[in-house]
Amino acid sequence: MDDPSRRPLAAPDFVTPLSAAIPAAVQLSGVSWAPPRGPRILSDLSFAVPQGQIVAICGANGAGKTSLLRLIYRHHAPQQGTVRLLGRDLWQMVAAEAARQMAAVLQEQPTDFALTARQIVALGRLPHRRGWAAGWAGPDPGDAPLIAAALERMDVTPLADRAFGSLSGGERQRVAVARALAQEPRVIVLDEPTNHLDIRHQLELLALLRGLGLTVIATLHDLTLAARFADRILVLSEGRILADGPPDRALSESVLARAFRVGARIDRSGSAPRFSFHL
Ligand SMILES: Nc1ncnc2c1ncn2[C@@H]1O[C@H](COP(=O)(O)OP(=O)(O)OP(=O)(O)O)[C@@H](O)[C@H]1O
Repeated sequence: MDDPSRRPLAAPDFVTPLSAAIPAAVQLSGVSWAPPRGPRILSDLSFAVPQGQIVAICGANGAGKTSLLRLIYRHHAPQQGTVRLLGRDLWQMVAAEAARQMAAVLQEQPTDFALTARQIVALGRLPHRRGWAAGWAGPDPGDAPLIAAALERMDVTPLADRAFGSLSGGERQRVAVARALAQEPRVIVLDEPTNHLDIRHQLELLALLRGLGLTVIATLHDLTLAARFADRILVLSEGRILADGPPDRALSESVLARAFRVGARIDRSGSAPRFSFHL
């Protein structure tokens, strides 16, 4: 039954109408998900992300942000509904095909700590290689310029020959983004990409992501960064969409109060909103 308290506070009516000729980068229709034998975590999510849009997913701990990303990058299959990538059902695509279109930068980073940063970035080329599932024979020499460019773009060229496991958390994060860039995706999803980064690298990463011309979907805890960086913000609460809209609408005091169960004040007198919270 329709529960008015569950309706999104900000309707996504600002979204550019999707043309039938240009499929959404990512489209969820009636998607629900629960872990095996567990309670439902995500309920009846429907939204479409037009190509080139920058979307931040915000919400309290446990709201379902990472679970939603896992559905988008084909880690979890929905129990109900469909997830489409560039117009095609994600689960009708083979994994390599999906990986040629979409890269993910996750909180759990590559565990092969013995590989060098350059080798980690080279893994981004794997979906583009023939017979990738059969095993990886090593980087293709033809990919070297692309890998070098990705390292350079993330400011990690001096670290290229260091073991990944010897890098700091922020350096590893930048290498993980370089790997995603080397993948040459059309859609990039990132789980808390600014974790571990200092302020300069946070701002640089978000500016870089904006400048790629790709569709970007990222979870972000920092609401100020989300408001500055995203075209659109989805606020999740208990596995449902509480608000969906441009930052100044989706991040309203009433939405934040409901999503985070705190009192919220927003000062919009400056160039960027300033958020303050109280219990
Ligand atoms: N595989 C799983 N098995 C059981 N419970 C799970 C599983 N995956 C997620 N959950 C639960 O689903 C809920 C949402 O988790 P999720 O990681 O998506 O939240 P989140 O919004 O990303 O939280 P955070 O801000 O803390 O990272 C949590 O209560 C989590 O414990």
